Amino acid sequence: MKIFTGAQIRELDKYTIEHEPIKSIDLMERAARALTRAITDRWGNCTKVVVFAGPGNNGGDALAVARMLAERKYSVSVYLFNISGKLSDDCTTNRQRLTECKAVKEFTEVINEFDPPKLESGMLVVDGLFGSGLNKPLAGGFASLVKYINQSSATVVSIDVPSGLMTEDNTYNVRANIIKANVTFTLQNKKLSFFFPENQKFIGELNVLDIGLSKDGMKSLSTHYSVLEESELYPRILHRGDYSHKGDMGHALIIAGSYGMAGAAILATKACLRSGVGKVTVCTPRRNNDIMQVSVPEAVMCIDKEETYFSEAVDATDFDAIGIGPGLGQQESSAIALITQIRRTQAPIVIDADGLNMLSSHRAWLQQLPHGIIMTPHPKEYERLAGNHFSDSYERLASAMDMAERLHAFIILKGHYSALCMPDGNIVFNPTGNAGMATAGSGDVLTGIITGLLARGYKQADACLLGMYLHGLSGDIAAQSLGVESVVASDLINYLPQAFKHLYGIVS
Ligand SMILES: NC(=O)C1=CN([C@@H]2O[C@H](COP(=O)(O)OP(=O)(O)OC[C@H]3O[C@@H](n4cnc5c(N)ncnc54)[C@H](OP(=O)(O)O)[C@@H]3O)[C@@H](O)[C@H]2O)[C@@H](O)CC1
Ligand SMILES: Nc1ncnc2c1ncn2[C@@H]1O[C@H](COP(=O)(O)OP(=O)(O)O)[C@@H](O)[C@H]1O
Ligand SMILES: [K+]
Repeated sequence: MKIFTGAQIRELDKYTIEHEPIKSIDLMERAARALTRAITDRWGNCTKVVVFAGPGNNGGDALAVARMLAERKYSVSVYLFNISGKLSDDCTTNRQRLTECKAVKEFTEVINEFDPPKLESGMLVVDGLFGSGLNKPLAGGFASLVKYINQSSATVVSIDVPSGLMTEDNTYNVRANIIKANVTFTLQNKKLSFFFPENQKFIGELNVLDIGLSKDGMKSLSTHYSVLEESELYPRILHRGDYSHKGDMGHALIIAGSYGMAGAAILATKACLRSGVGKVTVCTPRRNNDIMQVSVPEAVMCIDKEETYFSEAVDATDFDAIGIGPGLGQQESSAIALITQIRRTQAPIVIDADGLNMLSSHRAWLQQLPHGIIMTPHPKEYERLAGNHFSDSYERLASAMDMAERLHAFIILKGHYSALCMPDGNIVFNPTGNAGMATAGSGDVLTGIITGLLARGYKQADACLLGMYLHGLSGDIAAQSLGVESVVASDLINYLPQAFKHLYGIVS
């Protein structure tokens, strides 16, 4: 599913109006009907409703919703903010329609002075001040109104976007001046800023309403941002032939686990083995040998000469993919071994955790990474890698997108919506996964899965997309069965077969 920018939403709006064809005001009426239905489905007509409408089309939507609610016997008070004396055409038409509607009892057009109504618990505030056309942070009277609404105990429903929130970049926004909605009914598509954790407190519960914007228009608009859809994975899936031999299914190398962190190596190796690969070799310090042999009997051991840490690059000629980093520690000799390993390896590589931390301490090495390298940082690891602190997720994502392009790398910025930044500048958000996965070792499992898929024969982009999706899906199945509080990283491996079965079952 594509994610459109504010400018593209306007383009799409225009395209729909020209090609459906439909009049702009009728498109607004359609949006308002969808919004009204969503509201009336949840709140009965004994709920007192206060509607705040802005001067643009978001305000136009709000006025139309107010009229429709009043016609359905809701008690509605409407405030239209026309401070600059300039309303959009469709907002003007809806003001006219509202004033002609006998069911509307209270309508105030605010031109300068504004005496705010009492907002109480049990009331419903419809926030239609600003939507996708907001072009600067809210200030002055609008900022005061937002604060007034936010401190009230009324329930707040935002139309399209919580007023004050930009659809993309909120780096320089004033967060105190953004509506904190209980529910946001967004029109047609999720906006980019909805994918960032720090914005969730503004959005509340998110619902997407289909308002019938042109499907052709959406198809023809190219975007950098999208949300992965399961169906996009189907054509990418490789099938295991009946006559497959383990030699055809790939040989993966996992380099992980300093002494005391053998668990990271175990998780990554087990996850790798469960991802369809023919054989897995694991390189780990001498003292981890016994625990590895007992925990993962299927793996072949390649023991480092050091007792407690990774010190020597492995001859990588026979491997189809390498995953390096989980629990590796950050000894200086491990860092030298890491870069030596990377220089010596022809096969695709996944770098995670301490592998990334060691690169962060030797940032000049980033330039030496081979094209197509996969890195899987969580936000803190990414900040170390970039050598920069970012004030919000948008800034961080923009930096990761830039780094992916510069280094020709695949960077998975992990989080609730992990974002795959591709070398071609595209960004794909993963929709699977849940808060149950916020538990130590979850990332090690992802490294194992992606390494396994690469060795199994998937190209980098496919391995990343499929890997993120399966990892999250396994987490979702685990959470369904165990509850989010009790999921641990091993569960992500235990439920991985069900995630594979789900996806491969649909395709075969
Ligand atoms: N395709 C769709 O999805 C459809 C979308 N529809 C709806 O349209 C909405 C988008 O409408 P929109 O483009 O008119 O923009 P909107 O958010 O109302 O704001 C623009 C107004 O705000 C003003 N303004 C901006 N920033 C400001 C600030 N900080 N402080 C003060 N003023 C500020 C700006 O003034 P300007 O600065 O340009 O002079 C202008 O007057 C969208 O969210 C959805 O609800 C549906 O009706 C149908 C289909
Ligand atoms: N709240 C969440 N919702 C969805 N996925 C999550 C959530 N928290 C963590 N995850 C996933 O779990 C993994 C955690 O990785 P990471 O932070 O590297 O953990 P660790 O270092 O403990 O292995 C990532 O793939 C991330 O996307
Ligand atoms: K709004």
